[in-house]
Amino acid sequence: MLRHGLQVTRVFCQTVLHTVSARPLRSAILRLIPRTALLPWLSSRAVSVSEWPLLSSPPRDYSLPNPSWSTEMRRLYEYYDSLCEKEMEGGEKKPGGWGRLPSYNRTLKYAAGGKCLSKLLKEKARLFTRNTEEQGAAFEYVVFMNKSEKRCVCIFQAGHLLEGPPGNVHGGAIATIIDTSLGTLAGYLSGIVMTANLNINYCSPIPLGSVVLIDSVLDKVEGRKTFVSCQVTSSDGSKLHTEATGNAVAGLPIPRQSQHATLKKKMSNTHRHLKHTFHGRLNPSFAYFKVCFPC
Ligand SMILES: CCCCCCCCCC(=O)SCCNC(=O)CCNC(=O)[C@H](O)C(C)(C)COP(=O)(O)OP(=O)(O)OC[C@H]1O[C@@H](n2cnc3c(N)ncnc32)[C@H](O)[C@@H]1OP(=O)(O)O
Repeated sequence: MLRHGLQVTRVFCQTVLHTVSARPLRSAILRLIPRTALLPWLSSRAVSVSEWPLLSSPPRDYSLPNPSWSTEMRRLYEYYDSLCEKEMEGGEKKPGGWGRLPSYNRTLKYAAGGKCLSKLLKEKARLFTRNTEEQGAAFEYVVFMNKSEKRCVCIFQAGHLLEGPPGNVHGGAIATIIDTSLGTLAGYLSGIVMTANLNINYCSPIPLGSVVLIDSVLDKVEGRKTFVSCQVTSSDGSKLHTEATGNAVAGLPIPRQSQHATLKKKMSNTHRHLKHTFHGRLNPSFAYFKVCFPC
């Protein structure tokens, strides 16, 4: 009965909030409806949560330690995390230090793209590498960025769903985490990018369940192209598993004149959502989106 009531309330709220666009009226409605009735819906919508001061909470950060992390994964996390902390001693951030990047946030589901998906499906979109609910089953990783060295290190623990050859990680899964690491570095340095080219040499298999380091560096920037490369090694650095080079092209392809107005509107919506979600405090992993939208 209670569940049915909540469902009815949820559908009602969705209908009202989707149709009522005027902000003052929308805020008034939000104040009138009991907060608990909206919890299930709000929990999946960071944008609306921000309009509700008491319920405001940061989106889930998948790059923080969880019980599935092995001792080695935690050890490496703590090592790089301690480098970040040392740099922040005295309340000031010294240049040249490391910083942990929080996981990608789907606030950008409102950006251009996903044209063929219904709005409902778009809202459910998740970053490919973060799409498994079971902790430790697939990609467990965290990225630490060193901006002054133009380098990032990704600590990656490969879960049992990533099996390719028996007992080892699938080459496509390795390519995915490499693309993510290189894309994150290129995006951090050059603004929003698309991987244009990725070359991978698989040198030795990565055992399932093991922890590896993906050390990515900037090679050069030429116009819109950012050339990056990485090495995937065992956690102690003694064994080379994979090496790769990539070329990421900054900026979105320039839309044709007829598409320009629609894209511009979408982008302005995205900026509005970002502003309301984070109250203008964009974290490093979002900062690049500010710069790069072409309109
Ligand atoms: C915190 C967030 C973390 C998120 C991490 C996730 C990272 C995931 C990264 C990805 O997986 S991206 C998805 C896979 N990539 C794609 O789907 C890209 C598909 N390709 C495109 O969209 C376009 O081809 C592209 C944007 C890459 C380039 O199109 P443009 O029309 O903007 O560029 P244009 O063709 O004018 O070329 C610009 C330059 O790039 C070069 N270029 C383009 N495609 C290339 C290619 N394939 N290989 C090498 N170079 C290429 C091209 O030669 C040229 O060089 P020059 O300036 O020197 O003339």
